[in-house]
Amino acid sequence: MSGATIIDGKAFAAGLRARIAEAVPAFSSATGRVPGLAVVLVGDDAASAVYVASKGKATVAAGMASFEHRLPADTKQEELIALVRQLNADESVDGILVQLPLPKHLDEQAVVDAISPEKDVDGLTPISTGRLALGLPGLVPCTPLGSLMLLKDHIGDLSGKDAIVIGRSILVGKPMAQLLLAENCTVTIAHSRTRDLKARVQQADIVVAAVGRAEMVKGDWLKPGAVVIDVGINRLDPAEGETKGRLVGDVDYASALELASAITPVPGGVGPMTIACLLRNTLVAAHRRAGLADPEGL
Ligand SMILES: Nc1nc(=O)c2c([nH]1)NC[C@@H]1CN(c3ccc(C(=O)N[C@@H](CCC(=O)O)C(=O)O)cc3)C=[N+]21
Repeated sequence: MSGATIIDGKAFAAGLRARIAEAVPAFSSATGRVPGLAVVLVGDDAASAVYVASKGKATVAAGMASFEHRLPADTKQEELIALVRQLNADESVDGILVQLPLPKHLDEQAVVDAISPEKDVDGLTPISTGRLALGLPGLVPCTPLGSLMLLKDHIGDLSGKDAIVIGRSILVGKPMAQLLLAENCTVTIAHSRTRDLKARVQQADIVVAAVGRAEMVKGDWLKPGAVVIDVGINRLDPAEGETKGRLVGDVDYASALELASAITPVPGGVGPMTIACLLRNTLVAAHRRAGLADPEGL
């Protein structure tokens, strides 16, 4: 018997996107233009192309301008940085996202560092990561921001909760830990060298799994009543008769339902929140660049 609540990220994200769309007209009447998001995709990875297309669709649906730049896989570092600089200088662009990972011959950090911090809607530049660590206002990476929104919506005050973040990536694990710390959680950051992960997960009221390994976190590791945020999006090898493999998270969902009090599903959990938060960050960046107060309630 499982009484776990399924946290509906898809529905929450739809609501957030509707609130963003409602806030766009006020920005437009104040500035005479719409917020703009530029997405840069290098190479022809099929999954990346799908994400970029859905980001573009969501951007336009929210009443914003979407600028897509697709570059060939053999694009040179200087060419990519030149494009980023051009987007930095473009007044109609408020947010710049360079889809990661980049092809191996490109220096990801150097490319990200070229993004103007005021347009850094992915929250990856040293200025953004530094401001988050310092507790100063800035732009926060979309996946952790969306995960935190779901946690606060479900739990309310997070103060004093024991949280474990499994994974220490720049895009998810580290900023997630910072956000939880800022909410007064006691935060453990676990990673591939962590000893006895199960015992540490068993202590946690909040578990954020962001390791990128299919169904790695088992349900019987959980403390009864734990709230689980599953950031993983792993496509299993296609089974007999299927063209696409099944999408699963980093948590063994079926067994987690037994002990968790709430859990985000994959798909339909954190993924849709990432895209909604990208629009949120673009709208916020647009307001700040225009010298306007941050939009309320986002
Ligand atoms: N600079 C950068 N920033 C990113 O934020 C970034 C990136 N690079 N590279 C790739 C990953 C991946 N990513 C996803 C966003 C939404 C879904 C999403 O909406 N997923 C749906 C289902 C997707 C499906 O069915 O394939 C869901 O979970 O319900 C997934 C993945 C953002 N990423």
